[in-house]
Amino acid sequence: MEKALRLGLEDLGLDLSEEQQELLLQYLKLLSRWNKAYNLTAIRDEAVMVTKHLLDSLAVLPHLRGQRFIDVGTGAGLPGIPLAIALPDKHFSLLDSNGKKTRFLTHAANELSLDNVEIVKSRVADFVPGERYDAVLSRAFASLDAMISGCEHLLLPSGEFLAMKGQRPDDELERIDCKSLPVSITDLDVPGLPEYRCLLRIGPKVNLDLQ
Ligand SMILES: C[S@@+](CC[C@H](N)C(=O)[O-])C[C@H]1O[C@@H](n2cnc3c(N)ncnc32)[C@H](O)[C@@H]1O
Repeated sequence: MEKALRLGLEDLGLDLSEEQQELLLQYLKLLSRWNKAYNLTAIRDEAVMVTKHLLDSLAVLPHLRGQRFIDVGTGAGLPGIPLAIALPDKHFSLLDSNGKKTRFLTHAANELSLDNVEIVKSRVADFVPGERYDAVLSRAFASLDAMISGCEHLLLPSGEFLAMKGQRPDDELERIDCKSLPVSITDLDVPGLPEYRCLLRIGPKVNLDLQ
């Protein structure tokens, strides 16, 4: 697993310290252990988790702008935990409504001493942040229009949505007002993963009155 992670990080062009790589693997160990009782992820093989959880999450890293991020519907902490380990100077709030998942996340953040992580147990619509975010991140959370309408209140005016998708969501894009919300799609290459991945960047909102 150490080697697969190291080679994958090299392929992604990410230079993480030995300590960060160790933390990523410790996170997978915790996830595997808790998964037996809590059913947190359908993937049970740790080697597969390196690709489908760690490298898949970290493929987004070069596309982050800003300091404060919220991962909505984070589940077992994906993509939030790997990104928080890789970017210790940036803040990550990890939000999920499922208590089993947030209990695991609280434990993992304590065990790994992740000072830049806040765990939020809430439905997204009910969460009122003390400070808004530069970006809302999501993987396997909701359709694009549902994510935008449900999470708008979390973003700064300059903020944006970054949605990870396993296929180009052409039908979902048709339901978005692309005039006031610029959209770009970037194909992602996840080392060792033959499946298609892309990242949708949506926003920041264009003020049409000023044009
Ligand atoms: C399919 S899982 C994806 C988990 C993780 N992002 C991943 O890619 O492995 C979706 C998660 O969103 C959470 N969720 C769904 N609707 C939500 C809502 N309205 N507010 C907060 N969490 C929600 C669920 O509890 C679940 O953990």
